[in-house]
Amino acid sequence: MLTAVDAEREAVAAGLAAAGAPGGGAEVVAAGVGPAAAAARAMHAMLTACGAGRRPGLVVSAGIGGGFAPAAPVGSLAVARTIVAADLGVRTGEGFTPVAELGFGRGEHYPPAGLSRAVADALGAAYGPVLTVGTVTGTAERAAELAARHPGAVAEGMEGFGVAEAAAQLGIPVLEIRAVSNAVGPRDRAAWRIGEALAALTAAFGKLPGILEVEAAHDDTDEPDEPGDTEDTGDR
Ligand SMILES: O=C(O)c1cccc(C(=O)CC[C@H]2O[C@@H](n3cnc4c(=O)[nH]cnc43)[C@H](O)[C@@H]2O)c1
Repeated sequence: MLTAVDAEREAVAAGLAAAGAPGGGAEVVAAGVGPAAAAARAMHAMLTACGAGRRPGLVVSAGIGGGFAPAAPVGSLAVARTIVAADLGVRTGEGFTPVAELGFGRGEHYPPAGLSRAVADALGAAYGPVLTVGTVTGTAERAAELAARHPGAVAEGMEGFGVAEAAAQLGIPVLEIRAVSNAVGPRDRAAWRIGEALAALTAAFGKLPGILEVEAAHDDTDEPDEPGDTEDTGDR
């Protein structure tokens, strides 16, 4: 499990402990803010675990995030159907072109569809694209642009794509879970609800081990994954 900061790491660890899984196989690491730190630290953690003979079966990027209205209000949870690098590309007077359309690499990762949907359902979370940005959205215009470019987007964070990129290099599936601390839109620090979001994160990770156990038991009957699951490293 990869978070950005210690407060998130502690919230996730508290949930796992409440579930009777105090890191029981699940390492929880605070990797730093932003996709580059997240990718570097995620790769380090995964390689270290592999070297110790504990190859992770799943990597989870988790933390607080901005929620798109009305899908993901403050205090709610969002689970990624896709993990999208929303500002990786080129911007001209004509608008934004994503990196994949430019022919350079990929701008999207696909968590296992059956698993991510089941986790969202079990957590009562909004389910849709979760955007990774290098710059937090702070205007209504930018929020509207992102929502238009990514229909159904439920949340925005700064690390998911970095974690997913590292996991894809090793062929390890990835999930992203965000607890909403603020709305994606005009900057309003007074409206932040970080404590509420951290509590939601703890509650989510209190349920996650049980959900993963049930899903593992049903693995054989899982629906086929959508094209482009993280294990499939082809460009989309
Ligand atoms: O100063 C601000 O107005 C501001 C607004 C939202 C977030 C920040 C951060 O610097 C937090 C970065 C940290 O938290 C995650 N996060 C939380 N909310 C959002 C968001 O709306 N958009 C993107 N990231 C968010 C993020 O994953 C980082 O780990 C400052």
